[in-house]
Order: sequence, then C-alpha cells, then structure tokens
Amino acid sequence: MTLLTQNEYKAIAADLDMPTGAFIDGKFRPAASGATFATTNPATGEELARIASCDAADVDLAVEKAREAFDDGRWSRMHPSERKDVLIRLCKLITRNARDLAVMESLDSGKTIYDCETVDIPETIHCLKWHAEAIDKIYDQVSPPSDDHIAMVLREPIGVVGLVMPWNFPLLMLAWKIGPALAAGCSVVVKPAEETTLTTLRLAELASEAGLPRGVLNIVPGGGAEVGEPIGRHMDIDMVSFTGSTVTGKKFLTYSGESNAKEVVLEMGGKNPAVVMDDAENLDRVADHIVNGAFWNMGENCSAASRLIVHKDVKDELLMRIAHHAKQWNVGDPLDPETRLGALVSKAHYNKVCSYLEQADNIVLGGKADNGFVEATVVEVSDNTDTLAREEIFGPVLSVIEVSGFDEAILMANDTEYGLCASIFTANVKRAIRGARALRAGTVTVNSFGEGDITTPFGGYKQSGFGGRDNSVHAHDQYTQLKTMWIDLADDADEAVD
Ligand SMILES: NC(=O)C1=CN([C@@H]2O[C@H](COP(=O)(O)OP(=O)(O)OC[C@H]3O[C@@H](n4cnc5c(N)ncnc54)[C@H](O)[C@@H]3O)[C@@H](O)[C@H]2O)C=CC1
Ligand code: BAL
Repeated sequence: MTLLTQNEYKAIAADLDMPTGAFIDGKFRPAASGATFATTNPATGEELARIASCDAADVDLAVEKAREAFDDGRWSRMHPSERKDVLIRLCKLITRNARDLAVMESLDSGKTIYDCETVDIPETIHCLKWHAEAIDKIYDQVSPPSDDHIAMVLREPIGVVGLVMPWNFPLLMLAWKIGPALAAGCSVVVKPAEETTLTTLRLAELASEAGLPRGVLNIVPGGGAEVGEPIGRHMDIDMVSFTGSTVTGKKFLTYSGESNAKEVVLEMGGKNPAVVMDDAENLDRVADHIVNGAFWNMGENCSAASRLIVHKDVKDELLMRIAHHAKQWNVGDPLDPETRLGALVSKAHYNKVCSYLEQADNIVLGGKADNGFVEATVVEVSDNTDTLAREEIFGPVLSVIEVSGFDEAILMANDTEYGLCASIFTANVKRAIRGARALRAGTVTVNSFGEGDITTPFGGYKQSGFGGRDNSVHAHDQYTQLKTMWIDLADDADEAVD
C-alpha cells in the first residue's frame, strides 16, 4: 500500500461527494419527517454533511422493504454461487473506491488515514470476501442415514436482521456483520452510529451497483432512541446484532423481551488485561505489543489492552520500554500519513476521556489533552479498585497495576465485569497455558496482543458479550437457524410391521 501525502489526501477530501439520505429499498431518500442532523469532522469541528435524521416511521418502511425482499426470495433464495458473485463484485467496487472510502472514514471519525488505508479498508474487503467465499461451502448436512429414514439439517437464513453499529470501526464492524448476514441470505436494516454514517451509506450504494437486489440492505441513519430502539422493539425483525457499550447493549435484551423475543447478539465493552510475568522474554517486544494494543485507534477499541498487570520485578524496565515505544505514537492531523493518534470521535467522547485523566493521581507518561486530541497516556494505579482500572475509558489510556505473582495476576485480571480479550506474556509454556485457560475472556493471546483474525470467533465472556460471535464460520450461526427435515424411507410393508 503506497500512501499519499497529506496534501494529496486533503485534495481528495475536498472533492468527496457525501451521501446524505437514508438508503431504503435501493434508493436514497430523506427521513419521513424531513429532519436532518449534522455530521462533523472531529479533528476540525467542520460540518461535513447533513444527514437524514430518521425515526420509527423510517424503520417501519425499511423493515417492510426488507421483509418483502426476504419473503420473495430475490436474495434469500438466490443460488448461493450467485450471492457469492454479487458480494465478490462488491469487494471489487470497494477496492476501486478504497482511497475515497478511507478519506471519508478518516474525516468522519477522526481515525488516522494510515489506519484507514492499511487496516480498516483492506480488512473490510478481506472480511466480506471471506464470508462470500464461505456461502456455498458451509451450509446443510445430511444426518447419518439408516435404511428407513434420512434426515437433512438445513441451515436457513434467519430472516430480517437489525444491525446497530458503533462508531469506532464504522466500515469494518459493518463488514463483520453484513458479511455473514448477507452470505446467509438475510435482509438487513442497519443503523450506523450517528457520529459515523457516511461510509456506511456509500457502501450501500456500492452494494446496489454490485447487483445486490433492492430492499436487501437498508440503512436508517439517526439517534439511538429514535432508530436503535425501534429496531430493538420491532415486531417483524427476527434478530438484532449490536456492537457498542454494555449499558446500551443490555437494553436490547429488554427490547426483545418486551416485543417479539427476537434473537439478540451483543458485542460490548472491555477492560482487557495484559498480564506480564517476571519470566517474560524480550521485554522490548512485550512493550511494543502493549503499546499497540493500548493506543491503536486512539484506544477507541473494545479489545484495547487497557490494563497492564505486571510483575513487580519487571515493572520498571517494562515501563521504560513502553515509554520508548509510546513516544512514536504522535498526535496530529488524521490526514497526515505520519500521524498515529488522530482525533477522538466527538467532543462528548473527548470530554469523557478527559474526565478520567483528571481523576488520575499518578500519570507516568503523556496525559496531555487538547481540543479533541489526547496523547498516549500511562497511569499507575494503586490497585484494581481504582476507577481507571475498572471502567472502559475508550481512549489512549493504559492503567498499570503491580502484582507479586502468577495467582495474584490472574485474580486481578479476572476481577472485572468484562471478559472480551486478555493476554499473558511468559516464557514458561505451562504457565502460559494455565494462564490462558484461567483468564475469563473470549480471546486470550499468548506472548502477543490481538483479536485473532477473520478465521477465529470474536466475542466476550461475562458482560462483554451475549448470544454469539462475530468472525469465522461461527458468525454464520447467529444469522441462520437450523431446520431438521426428517424423511421416512420405509416402504408400506415395513410400516405395517411397525
Ligand atoms: N464495544 C465497542 O466496540 C464500543 C464501545 N463503546 C463504549 O460505549 C461508550 C459510549 O459510546 P456510545 O457511542 O454512546 O455507545 P452506545 O453503545 O450507546 O452506541 C452504540 C450504538 O447504539 C445506539 N444506541 C444508543 N442508545 C441506544 C438505545 N437506547 N437504544 C438502541 N440503540 C441505542 C447508538 O446510536 C449506536 O449506534 C464509549 O465510551 C465506549 O466505552 C462505544 C462504541 C463501540
Ligand atoms: N476491535 C473490534 C471490535 C470493536 O472494537 O468493537
């Protein structure tokens, strides 16, 4: 990937045509009420566009069109190989428009162009392609046959799916969900986060150009109460998949219980521990992993390594090496390809992160916040009861807790309401495996920090997750349901004997 210069990115930004309507039944349209809301560039405060501000009436229309599309089978019963072709065409169109999408994503979210170009867009394409390729390979089984019966286990698309999205990886999280949902044959109603709607609308337009039939992918922009809740409570939506905060995620369980008992899959917050034992090898490499895990995407990442639990004997050296690596994470204009920390997504979120910095007693690195931008920050806390060690900050802030041994480290790591990701750094293979088993998290990495990749399931234990997993073939489970078809093969004579 060859990156352009800051000026070249600015020139692309100046020429972008921003989508503004809701995308329902294959076309852009204003909100039923005519209302709009502003989406701004968090790095400059500049208004980028005014977008349709939808409400329950628009959700109803989108669901009606999605249901029509699902029931008449224009997508749900299309031959799997044809569905695959459409999604592969979409991937090609995203590739052709990658640069514009990367700039649009960066402008709308404050993410660095470096990340958008090297991670968000390529990973989005990779994810959609992976699920498209799976379409004609993973469904339907025949149960062990006997002479007088055979059973087929059919995996059918679940129906109309509601997707309520976060703002931290607008396109990539969309791909995580529409990849398997569309592959399965579902029709989809998406509510993007109100902070970051633009690229989702653009992707819907590209999907249409790729041949996705109208009504299959609908985008309803707007607020949580106005659009998210009506999706959660809709009587004709069969399942909802949500990514965002634990507080909001739990509301979908209520919405479901009080409406049609729709399936709910929740991918929620994290306070992910990185445990470093005294026998960890190559502390410089460990520091690099932790810095990347803590500060990548400005720490606006549910899987961020936000808690460092470190053995007292290696703490000082590790912190020194962390400081060395963190200095390379410069704050700056997101459209400058040299920038590693862009703007936080919104003024409100910036204020929330700053309020945590104000509570920090012992900042050992960084701590400066200015007009939407926050430095890579390391804070030592006295123990795990400190607010900075317990709450999801969702900014570039790493909390450090010292421990004296393995058991204490694991106890501390698990002492959280969350359980999304965790990591353990040790050279002792038995300790690594015992630790990985004991850590209560959906993804545990050993001697590295990460989320796995498209082939591995992603989701949380405890209050980090509910109901299913994103990524891998397991992601298809949530968008499908199993039907057993039991066929009697016995002839009449046999039946008479029975
Ligand atoms: N797990 C993750 O990836 C994310 C976690 N967060 C966490 O959440 C905190 C707050 O950020 P928010 O953007 O406010 O998260 P949020 O969880 O409230 O928002 C996520 C989505 O839910 C929608 N929503 C909000 N209220 C709703 C409601 N009552 N009913 C239905 N839908 C609703 C939003 O419009 C957005 O599309 C962040 O500081 C961070 O800690 C935020 C975004 C992503
Ligand atoms: N890191 C991808 C999942 C999320 O932040 O929501």
